[in-house]
Amino acid sequence: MNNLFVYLEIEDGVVADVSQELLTKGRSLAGQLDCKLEAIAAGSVADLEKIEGQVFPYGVDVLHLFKDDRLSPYTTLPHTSILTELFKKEQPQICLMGATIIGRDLGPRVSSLLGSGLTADCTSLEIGDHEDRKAGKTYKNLLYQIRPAFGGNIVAWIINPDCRPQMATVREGVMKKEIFDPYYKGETVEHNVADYVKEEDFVVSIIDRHIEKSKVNIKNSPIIVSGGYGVGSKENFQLLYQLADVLGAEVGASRAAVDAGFTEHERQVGQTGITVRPKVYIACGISGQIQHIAGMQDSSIIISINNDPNAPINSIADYVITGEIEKVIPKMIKYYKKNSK
Ligand SMILES: Cc1cc2nc3c(=O)[nH]c(=O)nc-3n(C[C@H](O)[C@H](O)[C@H](O)COP(=O)(O)OP(=O)(O)OC[C@H]3O[C@@H](n4cnc5c(N)ncnc54)[C@H](O)[C@@H]3O)c2cc1C
Repeated sequence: MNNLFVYLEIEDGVVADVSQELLTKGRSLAGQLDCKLEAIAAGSVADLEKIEGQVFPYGVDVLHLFKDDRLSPYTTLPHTSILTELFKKEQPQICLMGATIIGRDLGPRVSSLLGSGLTADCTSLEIGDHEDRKAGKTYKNLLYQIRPAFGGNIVAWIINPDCRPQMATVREGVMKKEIFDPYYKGETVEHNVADYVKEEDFVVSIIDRHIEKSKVNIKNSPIIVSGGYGVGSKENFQLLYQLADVLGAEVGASRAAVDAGFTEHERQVGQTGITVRPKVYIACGISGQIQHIAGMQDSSIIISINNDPNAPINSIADYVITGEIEKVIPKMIKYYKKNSK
């Protein structure tokens, strides 16, 4: 009872990266709370066939299975009923899900039906106490739901002392995924879907799906050459593509560069873009506002190229090159071309 639950997103039998990341975080939080980590998998029989092998190594103690071919692909009503009915029985203290199209649809519905709170797009989750001086009460072991607020000007620590479950969504890539124990084996509980879902919940059926896969893969690239507003133009951005080409890197961007039309949105790094952790992140003409830093601060090595020696990004950079993009980047391309021969 009062355990920590993670809702799993499953596509073609594979647990989504964001769910694996949340299992990793959930395992560590459950350890701190001395409670069980439980996971919910709802989908077709085929989708859930190999689910246990993917989930238990993350240290899942209980896996709740809901098998029905009508549960894949995801539709709102049946998945909402499964979570709300299960939570009424199990009374979890915490529920985590991805801040994805599915999580953003499912989370608010479940929290509204259960009368609990939900914090969207958390960038960090911790366990801690809260002293309510007015009420003269101390709440123990709450979930600190941490996220930027007021346009990123502050980092808010949000708590939900009274209602359960404490619900939070987290975007893909924000947390690290890490196997807990490859041989870990929890318990599987297979539920009768009809006990949770009404026939009318299946009113929507998916007739056809068209999934467009992005050709840009900055999330998994070990080196990212990222351009900001300081790059100056779409034409200058070509310099970054050339540098990326010689380094075997991907090109990223700040939101200001995307808004200015220098490159496409799928390359945006940051709070409202992608979170990356490459081995090397080369920030070209990027000032380093909190919303950008939020998406790249865990890079192993950060190199900043900026004409302002006091640009905020320089304070988190391992190496700083002070100069104009138009002069520095061509020199780097020339150097790496010469040395890669
Ligand atoms: C809710 C919200 C969400 C946001 N989400 C994101 C997000 O996900 N990602 C993101 O990036 N931003 C995000 N932003 C925007 C963010 O606040 C900044 O506006 C943005 O990151 C600034 O981008 P920039 O550093 O490229 O531009 P600027 O801040 O304009 O910085 C340009 C830099 O280039 C340097 N420069 C200028 N010319 C040259 C040159 N010739 N050579 C070298 N250097 C030069 C300047 O010194 C400066 O440091 C968000 C904002 C809000 C309110």
